[in-house]
Amino acid sequence: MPRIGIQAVKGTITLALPLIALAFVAEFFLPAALARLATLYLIYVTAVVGMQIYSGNSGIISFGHAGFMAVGAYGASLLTIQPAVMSTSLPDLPVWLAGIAGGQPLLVGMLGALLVVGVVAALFGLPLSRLGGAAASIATLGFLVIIHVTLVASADITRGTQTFFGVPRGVSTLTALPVALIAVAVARIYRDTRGGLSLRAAREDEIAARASGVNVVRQRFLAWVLGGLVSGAAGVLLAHFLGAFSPKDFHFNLTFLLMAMLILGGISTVSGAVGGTALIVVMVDLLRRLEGGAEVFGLQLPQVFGLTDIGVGLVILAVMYRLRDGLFGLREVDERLFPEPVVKATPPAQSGASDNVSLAIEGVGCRFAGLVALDDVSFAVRPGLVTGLIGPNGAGKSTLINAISGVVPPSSGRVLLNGTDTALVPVHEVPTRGLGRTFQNIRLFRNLTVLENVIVAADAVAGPGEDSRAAAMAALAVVGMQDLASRPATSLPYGAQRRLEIARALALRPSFLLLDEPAAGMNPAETDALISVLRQIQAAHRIGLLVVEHDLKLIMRLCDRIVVLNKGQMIAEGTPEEIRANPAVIEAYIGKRRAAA
Ligand SMILES: Nc1ncnc2c1ncn2[C@@H]1O[C@H](COP(=O)(O)OP(=O)(O)OP(=O)(O)O)[C@@H](O)[C@H]1O
Repeated sequence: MPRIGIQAVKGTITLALPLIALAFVAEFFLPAALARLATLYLIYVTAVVGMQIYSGNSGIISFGHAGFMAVGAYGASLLTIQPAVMSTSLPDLPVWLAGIAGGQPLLVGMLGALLVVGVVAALFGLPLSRLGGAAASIATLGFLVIIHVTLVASADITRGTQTFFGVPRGVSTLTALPVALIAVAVARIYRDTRGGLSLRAAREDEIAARASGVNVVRQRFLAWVLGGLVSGAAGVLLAHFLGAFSPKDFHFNLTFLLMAMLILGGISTVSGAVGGTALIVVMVDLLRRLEGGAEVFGLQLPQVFGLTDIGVGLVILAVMYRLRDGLFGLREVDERLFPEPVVKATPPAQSGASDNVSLAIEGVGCRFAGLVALDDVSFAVRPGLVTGLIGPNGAGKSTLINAISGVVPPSSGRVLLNGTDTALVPVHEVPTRGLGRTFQNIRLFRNLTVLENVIVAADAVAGPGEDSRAAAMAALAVVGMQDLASRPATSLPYGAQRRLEIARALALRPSFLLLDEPAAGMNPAETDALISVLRQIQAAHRIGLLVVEHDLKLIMRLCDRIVVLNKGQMIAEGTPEEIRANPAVIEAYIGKRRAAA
């Protein structure tokens, strides 16, 4: 069951009310031309919202959603085409298809088409979801081209480049409305589900999302299929609104229009999709009139070829110049109007690891194109104790943290987490098996709130019916950040950002926590606060900590044991006193510092 939060319900209602009002006014009070424009708007809302589900949450710009509309349009039209014209328009229809084609009601056409859209989306989504960023965007362009070429080449079924006609024109404002409302509800609810939130986290930082237990590939796949189905439904509506169409109606021009609608409103929100679509539909209608040579205040304007496209392009340029996140920004309208109250939680008195857990590093080596970053490193991180990992710059500390957490698989040796070799489990499963981490260069989900940052991790380990929000608030309470819960992560001061990373890792309920330079960039007061937080975590949660730090005073104050690396090799392991007195350490590390001082 997806999580349907109060906020998502508020958001759906906030967006649905204006659509319902528009549809009824258009149907009963507006002239036919404007009612048609309102219908077209509702169809485009459905299409753009489908695109937003994938692009808005994953951050991957899609050129492919017009392709889903095409599949929906042709798939449904084959089922609903008027039997009287079928033999004329599709004389070469294969026998197996002729048996089921034609004469079906719109609803049957819609369901049949969505089945085909779902299969197509799943087949293409399998490889696509393994890609991110620009590579994924280019792949969606490939998807559009493949769909277009397939439609043109399948002339027996689609009439190729010729117009497909004879489709019953049964879509009015009141037919398009329920589909648009379902689309908006699906998109707004999806945004706040575990899947939607974790995909938004991966949009912000894929590595941190995986380290927080997010299966990025799976979430991208689900959003692609869900968004495809919604845009496919818009294609069904458009086909039955127009009555006749050809493959070029679902190609680059439509793609450009859909992208303009989404980008103008703001790709990150469903509100942006709904609002941006309204603006572009109105603008395109006005510009088309002007393009054809309209009369304004008695003055006959000349025809201007391409005015519509140029106008839309210029408006997008102007909005992007001033507002990079679009007119509606990064938060939904409902999140601004009716923010969910933050309910404080008490940190759990006793939780986390038991003593029956283990983290063993056995002969781990890492090579980067000939450079030996780590060589045969072996030690154990003990539950409930703080182990320090020190060494001069370039000693291999961060590489070791990456190897332990599965981000960089070891070239040799193995890391055993509770007896399981971490190299044999997917990277996103290592955190859910009890290993949290922070990063040397802070990796937060910058455009999510503080609370959302932590919920992503809490979701990854939450059982059915468990309240991730309360768990996340409890983790924030441990680091003293409950009051900042609704702030965007990016607005936090540096020390708070580091503490937030720790809270996010804690929300995984880890047995072991790897902290990569947690005090870097902190002032002395922030460092003291950090030490007391780490002590509290150690005492109350019995988590085994592995702390990489250059601040030797902090290491000596905090750690029960210390491991020293130098040039990729482990040169010492022992208590702080033993390390202080170790000649190899003094020579390789502490001695150098003293000499420098
Ligand atoms: N992805 C990579 N590709 C190539 N070389 C790398 C890579 N990551 C690390 N190295 C190299 O491996 C060595 C160890 O780097 P690492 O960052 O682990 O050291 P460190 O002890 O954490 O250093 P610092 O204290 O400066 O952060 C360095 O020589 C570094 O340049």
